[in-house]
Amino acid sequence: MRPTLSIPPFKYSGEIIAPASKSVLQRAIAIASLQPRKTIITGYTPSNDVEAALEIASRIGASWEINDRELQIIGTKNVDLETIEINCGEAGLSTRMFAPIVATLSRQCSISGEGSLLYRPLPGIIDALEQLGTRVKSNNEKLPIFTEGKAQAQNISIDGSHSSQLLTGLLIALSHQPLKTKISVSNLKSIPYAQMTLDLLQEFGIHIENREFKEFVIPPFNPSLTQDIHIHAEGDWSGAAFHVVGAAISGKVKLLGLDINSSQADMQIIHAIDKAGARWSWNQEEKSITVEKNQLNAFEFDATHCPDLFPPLAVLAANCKGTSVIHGTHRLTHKESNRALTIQEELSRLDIAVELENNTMKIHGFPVHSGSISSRNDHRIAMMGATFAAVSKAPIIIEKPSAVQKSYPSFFNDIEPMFSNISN
Ligand SMILES: O=C(O)C1=C[C@@H](OP(=O)(O)O)[C@@H](O)[C@H](O)C1
Ligand SMILES: C=C(OP(=O)(O)O)C(=O)O
Repeated sequence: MRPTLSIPPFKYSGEIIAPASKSVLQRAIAIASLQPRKTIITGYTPSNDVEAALEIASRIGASWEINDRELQIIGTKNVDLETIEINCGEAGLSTRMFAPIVATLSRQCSISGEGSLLYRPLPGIIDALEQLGTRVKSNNEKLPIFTEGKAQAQNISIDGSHSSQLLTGLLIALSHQPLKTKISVSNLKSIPYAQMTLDLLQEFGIHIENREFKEFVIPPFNPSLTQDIHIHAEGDWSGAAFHVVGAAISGKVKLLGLDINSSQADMQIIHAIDKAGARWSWNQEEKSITVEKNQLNAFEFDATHCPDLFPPLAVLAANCKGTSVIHGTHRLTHKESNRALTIQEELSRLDIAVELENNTMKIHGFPVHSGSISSRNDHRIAMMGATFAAVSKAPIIIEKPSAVQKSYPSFFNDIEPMFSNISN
């Protein structure tokens, strides 16, 4: 992809099929790799994070093949490795999820990553791995991480205030061990993501007792289950959130492939556009959601447990009458960029004022004419910039647009058919 991409003014119209959720796919790949049976995952679409998870699955010893939108994985049995090296690409989830998994499979582990992931602190991982009995070296709590000594299944306590992703990894790792264990978690954030992990483990026949997201009781693994598992990777509400907002501010769109009963945190985007006054409807027969433009007014929203919604919420807020207030900015410091600051600085290039105070972002609605946005190699910032072109008078230039490969490689292709509809 070129270093910049010019998105002409356009208006949302027609239909888009949502890509698969990378959160669902990375989890399903991790669990399937640890199961001595075949898992068939439908709805597959590629992205860099998911491909990093597949590469790690191969390192663990799982085999897999992709036919069109179907991914089949044959997992491993009794893995006992001397050493393993994994590269998590730029995926925060794969790093925090696979770290405890590989530590239970191998006496020595080397965990590395690329790009923005090298700058993201991973608080809690080292302490958790040490609690499980490994010796850990890291680059000041960042990648690369090296472990020595196989992690042993035992009860563990973690701090959940920075991220839910380590909990996801521990739930998956410990539920594939022969002993009953317990995880205690304090101050868990991104709670729906932990629920998604529990739901997926349940689909594999693993029931974890959840005591109000503070304590999780994990049964010993039952390796005698051999029946094939069928999983559907539902459409991604996180990527679709940009289209939901794009339609709410400019026109109308029908989105297919999403589940209105999803456990995905970012389905909350519907409540946000609803609060702002947009029109939307769900068609149960077709399983589609249609979102339509309306007069939009400032809204207040708490995104503490759905932090990835900040970039699309920023577009929504900038197009509402009045000042919108979004809570939960503390959750954004260690994403692919320092996202609250990135949103503030990049929106100032479009003359949109964003105030950051304590844990809150305030955005003043203001018409957008034209301008440039740098993704800073953060996929959600690239998509945020492009969505502004749905209301701009002249093109929006996206610097470093290839960031979208991380979660939604077809994002620009999906909006391109609308470019002949000039918005204003
Ligand atoms: O488990 C997941 O799939 C994710 C959890 C969230 O991270 P945190 O738990 O670190 O907030 C989210 O921001 C990330 O994009 C995906
Ligand atoms: C923060 C994100 O993902 P991860 O932490 O898995 O890299 C994201 O997709 O916005």
